[in-house]
Amino acid sequence: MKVTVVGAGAVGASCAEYIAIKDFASEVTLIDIKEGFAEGKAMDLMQCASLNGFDTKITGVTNNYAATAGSDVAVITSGIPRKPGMTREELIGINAGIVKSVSENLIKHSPNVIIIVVSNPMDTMAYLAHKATGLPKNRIIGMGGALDSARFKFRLAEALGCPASDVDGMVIGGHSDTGMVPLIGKAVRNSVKVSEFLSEERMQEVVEATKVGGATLTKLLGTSAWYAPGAAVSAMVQAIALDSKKMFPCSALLEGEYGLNDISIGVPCIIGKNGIEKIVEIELSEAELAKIQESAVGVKATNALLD
Ligand SMILES: NC(=O)c1ccc[n+]([C@@H]2O[C@H](COP(=O)([O-])OP(=O)(O)OC[C@H]3O[C@@H](n4cnc5c(N)ncnc54)[C@H](O)[C@@H]3O)[C@@H](O)[C@H]2O)c1
Ligand SMILES: O=C(O)C[C@H](O)C(=O)O
Repeated sequence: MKVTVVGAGAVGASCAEYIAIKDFASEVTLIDIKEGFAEGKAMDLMQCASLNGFDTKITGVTNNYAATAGSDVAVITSGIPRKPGMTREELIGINAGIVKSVSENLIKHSPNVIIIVVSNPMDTMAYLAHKATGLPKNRIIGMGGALDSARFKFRLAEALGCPASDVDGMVIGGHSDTGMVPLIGKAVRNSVKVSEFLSEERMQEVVEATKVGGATLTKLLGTSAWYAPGAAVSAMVQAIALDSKKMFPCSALLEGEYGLNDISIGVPCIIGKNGIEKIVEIELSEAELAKIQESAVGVKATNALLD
């Protein structure tokens, strides 16, 4: 499998590193507009091959899409990250133009590619990639929910005083500080609902900490996070490569699911060799359904800025 990662910055390089370490792809091409940057990152990563024991070939190019030809999967991380105090939505002015031109360039050289959109504001950028490319809806996947769910599990494990491997939980809705919907009522520790262990107040703290997970890290780091975002993308690329039919919450183009239309927003999806193989409609409580619909209003307001 050939994977292109557009943007060799913090998240792009982290994606390439995790994909290589897991050793399921034959080739990763990093591409960036900054002269020599992707070449440098690729060389540095390739010098890890003998140390970390992978055979994936990582190459880097400066803005030459011919080198991305024949990609099975392309990950779009190009664009600016937010600074402390900003929202993801504030990035739209610069990132929309970048994501549009990158998506168009990718499909010129890789007509069968599956695109994973990471650049923020991610749900709107995934929607824009659909509009710019006209690709079938299974082939454009927004990454946000996999990361948000990992952060939810981290916060749950912290509250429960247990390892993250003991807990399961999912975050749906928009990938934004206010729009995320951590499904706390469905979260479990070894199949026992977390409400059996945590007070209502503690569960609400977990929900709130999850929703501002990206903002918390941005404040600490001075820019947004990259390790968990890279790991989340690599897990999704792996599910495509291995056709594993794993379920991730992903930003998918909806046509009536959850009562929503003409929007890309986080919902549970089965990921396999065709990208989004199925959008799963889980039963939501009235409160959960109201939250995802409210979240959709926010995403649509950001989408409207594209016009
Ligand atoms: N969806 C998520 O869960 C998630 C998680 C983390 C970061 N992000 C987003 O990912 C994006 C990248 O974040 P980062 O921390 O890697 O930023 P970064 O600044 O470290 O890297 C971005 C890279 O994109 C490159 N770039 C800019 N325009 C380009 C173009 N037209 N073609 C190719 N490359 C181009 C830049 O030169 C830079 O190297 C941001 O928008 C950030 O908000 C999303
Ligand atoms: O928080 C951000 O701006 C980056 C990303 O969306 C994240 O959740 O880490």
